[in-house]
Amino acid sequence: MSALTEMKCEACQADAPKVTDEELAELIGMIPDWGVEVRDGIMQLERVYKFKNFRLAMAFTNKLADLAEAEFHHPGILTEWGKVTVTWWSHSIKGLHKNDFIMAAKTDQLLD
Ligand SMILES: C[C@H](O)[C@H](O)[C@H]1CNC2=NC(N)=NC(=O)C2=N1
Repeated sequence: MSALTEMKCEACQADAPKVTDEELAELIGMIPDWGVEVRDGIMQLERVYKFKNFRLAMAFTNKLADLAEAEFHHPGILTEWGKVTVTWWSHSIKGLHKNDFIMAAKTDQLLD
């Protein structure tokens, strides 16, 4: 159980600060299975989860949907046969907030 999984997302205001380079370096180290992507200038966290079939991929997707609704912070999700790609970023600030790292850590916990 990492420190991130014990945290709650804060309401993400449009003027909330993006993570600094130093914060990014520290936080990404806490979620070693996640990578950083930049799309249309927006920094995002991304991980691909593998499953035995589509039904298991969909079951994980539904658990993730429940988590997102509980925290009111939502990911990008691509669900395919045997694979779910999860992408976290904060729409309101067009970048990465600490919320995204909390949600990435909580996403990993869904596998437990
Ligand atoms: C209207 C706005 O989309 C909502 O306030 C919430 C919903 N879920 C969200 N999810 C993410 N990832 N970023 C947001 O900025 C966000 N905002």
